[in-house]
Amino acid sequence: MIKRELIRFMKGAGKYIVAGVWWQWAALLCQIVVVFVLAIIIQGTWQGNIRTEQILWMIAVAVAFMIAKAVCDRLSAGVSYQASEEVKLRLRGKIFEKILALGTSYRDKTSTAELLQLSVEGVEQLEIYYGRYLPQLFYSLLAPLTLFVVLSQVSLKSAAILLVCVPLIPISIVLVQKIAKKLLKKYWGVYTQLGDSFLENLQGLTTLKIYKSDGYASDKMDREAENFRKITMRVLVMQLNSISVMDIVAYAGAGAGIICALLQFSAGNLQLAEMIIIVLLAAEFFIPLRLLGSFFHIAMNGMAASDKIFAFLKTDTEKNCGTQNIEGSVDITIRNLGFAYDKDRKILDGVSMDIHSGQFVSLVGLSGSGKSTIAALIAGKFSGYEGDIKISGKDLNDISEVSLMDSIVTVGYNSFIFGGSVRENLTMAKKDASESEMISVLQKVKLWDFLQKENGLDTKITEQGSNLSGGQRQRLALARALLKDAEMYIFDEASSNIDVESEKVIMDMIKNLAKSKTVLSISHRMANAVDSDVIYVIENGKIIEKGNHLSLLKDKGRYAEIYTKQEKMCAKWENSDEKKQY
Ligand SMILES: Nc1ncnc2c1ncn2[C@@H]1O[C@H](COP(=O)(O)OP(=O)(O)OP(=O)(O)O)[C@@H](O)[C@H]1O
Repeated sequence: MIKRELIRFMKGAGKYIVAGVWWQWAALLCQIVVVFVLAIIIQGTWQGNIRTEQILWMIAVAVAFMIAKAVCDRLSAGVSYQASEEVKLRLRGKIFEKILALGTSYRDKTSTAELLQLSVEGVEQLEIYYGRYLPQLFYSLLAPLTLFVVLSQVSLKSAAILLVCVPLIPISIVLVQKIAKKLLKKYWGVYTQLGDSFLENLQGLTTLKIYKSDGYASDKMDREAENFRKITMRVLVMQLNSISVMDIVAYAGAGAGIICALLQFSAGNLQLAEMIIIVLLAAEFFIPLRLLGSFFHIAMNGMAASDKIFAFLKTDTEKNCGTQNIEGSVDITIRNLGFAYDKDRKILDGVSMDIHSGQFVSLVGLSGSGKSTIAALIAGKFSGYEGDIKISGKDLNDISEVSLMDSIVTVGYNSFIFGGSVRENLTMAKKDASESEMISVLQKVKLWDFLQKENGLDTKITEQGSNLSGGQRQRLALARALLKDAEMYIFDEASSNIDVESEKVIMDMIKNLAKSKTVLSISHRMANAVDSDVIYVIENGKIIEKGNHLSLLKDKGRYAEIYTKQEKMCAKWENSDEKKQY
């Protein structure tokens, strides 16, 4: 009924939970006083031995305690809210810290949709666990004992019957918990799966429409939504059944205590006031546990979500947590680098490379040969590699993530452009960038002429830069990277899949940048590497050739073979009728 992991997480919220229980208990004491006062008034009126002013005085006392009870209830609700707020804040903070610690690799551990669902709704569900369920659990232990102590002074027999029936409710809760745990685990699995599909289909809606697969995706989502509806109904049925069982136990228990009191009253062993006290307080024995049962079901949902949250928080950060900084220009030395995403498939094997500042270094190879993996390892995205990666003489693992991000910028083939303005997209690379600095980088990537005709730096950019062409998007991403003024740039297919003009602008920019910075240009097009000082050719995770364009052509190896093939294909295209029409 209590999850140790969640209790350990409580820390600062503990004081609020204790306060919540205390105020609930104080409210119960007020209620007991009210019931006693009312019972005395009824008995006095029945027997005619109480004066009107005494009745009025007692009613005033009862009202005062009723107000006090309402205040206590209000305070209890207030501190419960504070308890849950504290924990929600802590939990969301931890999730956020974990995402930051995982950095860009967080998507390898969990999907964006699942993370969103857990940190928003999953954490929200825990509000009931901390704010309601936990205080109610402790109060449910305290309330029947308090009532037993009070009612045993009135009728030991009735109080004992009531107390004996009370444990039946927690027993039913524990029995239900076994079924509920399995069911809720499944529920969260189905729920997050639905979230994943929804987000993926939404993001890929255009592609789905182009391939006329939106109907298929919609049917698949319908099936998943139907599964979710079914599992939700099963959860609700389970909760309703369990609440019905608890109601039966609560009413039967209270009824047994009341019948016992009535029998004692009719036998003359109890006075009218004593019988009324038992009748009015019998239900109070069960109400706290009955309420606990209701909270329990919602809390169970939170507990199931917490399993996923804690599993995420426990994932290996697998990243360097070094503290050293990269100072000055960046020189990369890679020796015998080996890496595998999955144990049984080696992606990189014995890779050695040198990338020096002021040199234009290219890494070329066919698709899937391991180029992007090398780039990701240099940028500190993954750890768990074999061999050495040294940055300006320092081991990559000893360098802090902040310093790494400051010094190395990766520009991929579809860099993310944010909705907003050109200015907003640029200032995220350099907060205090002046207008002239921004215009200068936009001129370098030949985007300024176009933007000037629009609204300059305030040109509106729609979500993911969808109102720009592929080439313009890539050039804006390049301008943003240039503004960052990092020491090393990795261009991973940065000029792929875009118009010839943009490709030329980007390649010229890269070559120019290589004169003053450390540049690694990754491409599967050998033509992009022709002007490089050093070209590394990778195949199946191994560097098979190294040299410059001319030396590699002379060697007549793999580079020469692929280069010649690609050139022939280009020439064929240049002379083709389609090109002429185009
Ligand atoms: N996150 C990942 N998890 C598992 N395997 C991966 C992951 N990323 C890449 N791989 C695998 O690693 C191999 C090398 O991929 P990588 O992206 O490094 O190749 P590449 O040379 O950059 O290819 P391309 O030119 O097509 O981008 C591929 O076989 C790929 O399937």
